[in-house]
Amino acid sequence: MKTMWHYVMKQKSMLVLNLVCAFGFVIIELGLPTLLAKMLDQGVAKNDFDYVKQIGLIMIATILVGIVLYLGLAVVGARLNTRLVRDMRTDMMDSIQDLSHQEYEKLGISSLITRITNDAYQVMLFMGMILRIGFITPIMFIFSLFMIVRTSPSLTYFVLGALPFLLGGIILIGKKSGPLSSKQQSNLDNINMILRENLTGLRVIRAFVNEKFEEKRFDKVNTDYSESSKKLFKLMAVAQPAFFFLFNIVIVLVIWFGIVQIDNSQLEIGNLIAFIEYIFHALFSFMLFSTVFMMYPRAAVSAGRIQEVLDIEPAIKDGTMEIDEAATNGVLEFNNVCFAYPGESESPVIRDISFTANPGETVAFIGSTGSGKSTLVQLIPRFYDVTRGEIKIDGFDVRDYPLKTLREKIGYIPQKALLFSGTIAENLKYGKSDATEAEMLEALDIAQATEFISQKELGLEEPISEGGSNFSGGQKQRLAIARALIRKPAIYVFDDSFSALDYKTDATLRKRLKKETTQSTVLIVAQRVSTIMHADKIIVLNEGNVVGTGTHRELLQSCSIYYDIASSQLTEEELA
Ligand SMILES: Nc1ncnc2c1ncn2[C@@H]1O[C@H](COP(=O)(O)OP(=O)(O)OP(=O)(O)O)[C@@H](O)[C@H]1O
Repeated sequence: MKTMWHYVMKQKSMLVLNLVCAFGFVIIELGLPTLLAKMLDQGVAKNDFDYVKQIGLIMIATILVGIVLYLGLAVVGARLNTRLVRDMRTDMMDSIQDLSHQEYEKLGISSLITRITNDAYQVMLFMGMILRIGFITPIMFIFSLFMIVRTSPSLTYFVLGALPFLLGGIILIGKKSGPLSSKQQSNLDNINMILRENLTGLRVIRAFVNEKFEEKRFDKVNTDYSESSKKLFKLMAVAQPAFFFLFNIVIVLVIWFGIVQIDNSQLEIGNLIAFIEYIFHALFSFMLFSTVFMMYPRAAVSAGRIQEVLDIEPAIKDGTMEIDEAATNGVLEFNNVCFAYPGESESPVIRDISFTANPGETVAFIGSTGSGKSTLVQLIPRFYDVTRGEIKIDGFDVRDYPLKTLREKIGYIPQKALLFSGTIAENLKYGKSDATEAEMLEALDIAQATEFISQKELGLEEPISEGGSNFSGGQKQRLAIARALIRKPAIYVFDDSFSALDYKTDATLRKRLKKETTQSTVLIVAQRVSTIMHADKIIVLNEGNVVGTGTHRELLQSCSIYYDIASSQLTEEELA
């Protein structure tokens, strides 16, 4: 409720307008039966047709005002509701942008997607109800009850007698629907997860002819979701017939005893008709309001899931030190760095690593798969923070840098080249928003991408599909390299970024890079010895430990692990 209230209070003027429309509508709705009773008892019964006409005109005017106010209520409510859900989604998106990888992994990407889409939608449905009927119904109920008591105190007991049953039912449904809603939303997370995996991994599924297996996996989560939904809908479905059953009993009793009172001249027929109308309004508003209550647990679960995202304190916090960017040039130091992934603290992935990389130098990392190479370079832009030790850039701990300043210094090219839907130019501008066409063409030239882009009909304006699926792996890697080159950072981090290139392109690209990066610090993670053999310093990793440091030549002599890797890839002459 705190979440919803926070967003509603941001739109105070709309809220007041909503309340005015609701209040006006109630007065009109309840005014009509009162006018009708007057028309029947004082006009029709006494054959005073002027009075009937007069009341009739007032009734028409009342209806017209009622329609305008009801329309106003619908328009204001819809505007207010869409605005508050828009704000909620924007805040969640802002919050998600600040999350560290640790939190992404904890919540799960699919769950985050469900929260920002379906959970926000559930809250929107609930708020829509509150704004449309949540305001009208309590006012309507209180006014109707007042009119009921005023019209016939003795018949009021039948209405009051029905209320405890209604109240009990609402509480029962509210209690049961909370856990069911929670289950339903987490089942929806699972559906999204399987769906996401299936859609992104379609080629693997087809290659392994695993469509049936995946269908079964999806069928299971889909059935779980429909089971939890079925239980919830059943619960809601029972509520309405039960209410109408109760409502009809009350009406029958009121008509029965009302006729007796008319017979005894204790009640007039117009008043009985108005009384029935008031009962309808009173009980119907009560029932509508109870629907709001019944929907509340579900919306509360969704709002709680949204609040959970908004409340997360990112583990990676912005540094506050003011750093003169002009005075920095990219000296990178690792001092006794240790790192363990959160939750797996017993087994560090990086163990006590120290090295220095200076501008103009290329430092390469090689080692078996899982030896910690990618983890190590991800510590530099602070995707994770070191568990022990420190990483310094130009003498300052990376944790002291404002994240923006730190990350702007680094051109990071991830292991899996990721492009965004848009055009080639838009993707390059991701590296530098004000990049000129000449800068883009130069970056593409260095990244050896000119040739394949010149073959594209639209050149820089060639569209890139979702995830870059209309480009080959090697083309994507070259575009990702160009995207980093364009910002001319102080430190380049190539995380196995040449793996999809053929040997010739790999060699030409590195030659061009060498010329381009004379003032920058270059870190290269690679599996291929040929990619890194000309590096100024090669660091060999094994199970998170440095087992060798030196040039290619030095390591062939001094590091057996490096020799084994090199001898499995190079010819005898190359090794000699
Ligand atoms: N997000 C993560 N959470 C927990 N453990 C992880 C995570 N990412 C990697 N690891 C573990 O950390 C270790 C090092 O992984 P890393 O990706 O750094 O290795 P790598 O040397 O780059 O491997 P490769 O050459 O295959 O890319 C592995 O044992 C891996 O299982």
